[in-house]
Amino acid sequence: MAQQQLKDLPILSEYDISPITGFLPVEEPLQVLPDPYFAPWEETFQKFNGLLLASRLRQYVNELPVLDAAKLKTKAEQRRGYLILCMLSHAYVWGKHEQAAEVLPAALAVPWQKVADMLEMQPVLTHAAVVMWNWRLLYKDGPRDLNNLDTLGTLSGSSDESWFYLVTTAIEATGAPVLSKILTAIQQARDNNIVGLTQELEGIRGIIEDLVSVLRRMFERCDPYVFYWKVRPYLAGWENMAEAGLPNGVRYEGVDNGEYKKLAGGSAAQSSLIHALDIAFGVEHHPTGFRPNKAGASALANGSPAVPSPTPAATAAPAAVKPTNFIQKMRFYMPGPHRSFLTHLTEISNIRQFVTEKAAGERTVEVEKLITVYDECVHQIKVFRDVHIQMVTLYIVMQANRGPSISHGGFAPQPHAQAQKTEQTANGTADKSAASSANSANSSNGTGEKPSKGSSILYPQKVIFGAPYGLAKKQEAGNDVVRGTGGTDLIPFLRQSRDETNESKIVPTPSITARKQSTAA
Ligand code: HEM
Repeated sequence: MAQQQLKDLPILSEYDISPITGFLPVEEPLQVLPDPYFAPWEETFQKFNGLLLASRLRQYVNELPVLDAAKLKTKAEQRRGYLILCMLSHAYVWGKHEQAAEVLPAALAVPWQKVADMLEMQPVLTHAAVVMWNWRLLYKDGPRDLNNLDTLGTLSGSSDESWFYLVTTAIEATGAPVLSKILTAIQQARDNNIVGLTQELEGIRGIIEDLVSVLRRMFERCDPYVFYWKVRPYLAGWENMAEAGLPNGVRYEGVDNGEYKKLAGGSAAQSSLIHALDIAFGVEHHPTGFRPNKAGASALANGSPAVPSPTPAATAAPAAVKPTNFIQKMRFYMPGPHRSFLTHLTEISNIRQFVTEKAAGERTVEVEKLITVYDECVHQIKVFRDVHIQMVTLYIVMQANRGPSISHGGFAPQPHAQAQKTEQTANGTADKSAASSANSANSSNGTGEKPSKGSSILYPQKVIFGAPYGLAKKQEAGNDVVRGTGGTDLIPFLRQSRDETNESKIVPTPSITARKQSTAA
C-alpha cells in the first residue's frame, strides 16, 4: 500500500511567527507612526486618558478627520494604527460616567475596519492589540521580561493595567521557543524517534513550567479591584451587551452601510500560544456542559442541539458540524496568519496519537519515559489553568461579589438596560445568571448603601454569560450550585477547560471536579 503523503511542517516565518519571539513581533512595536499624516491619531492617543477623565473624548473625536488607513504601509505601522484605534474606540464607546455610545463615528470606524482587514482581524479590541503590539523595552538590549517591559498605552492610565498586559506579553515571550520545539517533536514522531521526542518534550515541559511562574506574577502588581472596576469594563466588546446599553452592538459609521456589529472583547483566550499548546497535546475543548457521547454523537448537556461555529474559517476542526466552544471562537479574533498557523498545526498534530500508540504496544523503558514526560507536559498546562482559575476567582468573582466601593462603580446607570431586564423577565427569557450577578454586586457594595438601578451593568463577563455557547445555559434544572453570585458562571467554563486538559493525559489522574463528583455520589 502506498504510504500516505504527509503534509509539510509549517515554516514559522510564513505565518508571521518568529522562532525566537514567537507570536510577538521581532522588532519592538512602533512608538509613533512615522507619517505626519497620522498626527491627529497620535495626538489624540497621547491625551485620550485625560480627555476621557474630563468626559471630553467623544467631543474631541467627533472633530477628527477621517484618515485613510491604506497609507499605513508596513505591518508595524498597521499594528500601531490598530492599537491606537482599538484604545480610542473602546474609550469612546464605554466613556467614563457616561452612557455607552451606540454609534462609532467614521473617524474611528472607517480606518479601524480598513486596518483590521489589512491584518485579517476584527475591528474590536483584541489580545493582539493590547498585549502583543503594546510594549516597549526599557533597555533596548535587554530581554523581553517583566524587568524590562513597559506598555505604550492603557485605557485606565493605571500601572495595574500595564502590569496586566505586560504579564501576558512576558508569557508570550517566555513561550516563544515552544513553537519550534513542537514542530521538531512532530517530526520526531514522524521519524518514530522515541528518544528524540522525549528530549523535545522535556524542553517543552520546562517552558510550560516557566509560563506558570510568569502567570503567578500577575498577583504582584495588578490590584484586583482596579482590574475589575477600572480596567476590565473597557476591554469589553459589544456582543451580548444589552445590559450595558448596547442591545444591538455598535454601529460603525461609514462601514457596511452603518450596520450594527456584535463583536466580543479582548481576552487572553485569544492567545495563539495557548491554542498551540492545546493542539500539540491533543487537548480538545467542547461547549461548556458538552461531552461527546460514546457513539461520537454530540449534544449539549441541557439537551440543546449542538451549535455550529458562526466562523467556520476560524476553527481548525475538520468535522462538518462540530459544536464550537468559546475558546475556538476566539480564533476569529486573532491575526489572520496566526489563525492559519493553528489550522496547519491541527492538520499535522500527531504527538498524542504517537504516544498513545506506543503506550498500547511494548512498554520498554524508553516508552515508559516518553509517556511520563508527555503526561508531565499536559500536567503543566493543567497547572497553568489551575492558577488561572484562582486568578479569575480573585480578580472577577470576588470583586463582583463585593461590589464597587462607590455605588455606581464609576459608570453611568443605563436606564434602558434595567427596563430591558424587566421586559426579559416578563417574557421569561431573562439571563438568570447575569441578573443574579447584577443583584449580587448591587447588594454588597460594602457601604451599606443601595446602588442605583442598573449600576452593575458593566460586567464584561456578560460576554460569557450570554454567549451562544451557553455558559449560563448549561446548568441542569434544579442544580443551582454555581448560580447566584456574580461571575461564578465563569468557573464551570474554566474548570471544564482545565479538566479537558487533564483528560488528554495518557495515564489520566482524576480531576478535582471528577473527584468532587465521585465524593458527592
Ligand atoms: C487578572 C488576570 C486574568 C483574568 C481576570 C482573566 C480572566 C479570564 C476570563 C474571565 C476568561 C473567560 C473568557 C473571557 O471572558 O475572556 C479567561 C479565559 C482565558 N484566559 Fe484569562 N484572565 C487573566 C489572565 C490571563 C493570562 C495572563 C493568560 C495567559 C495567556 C490568560 C489566558 C486565558 C486563556 C487561554 C483563556 C481561555 C480559557 C482556557 O484556555 O482555559 N488569562 N480569562
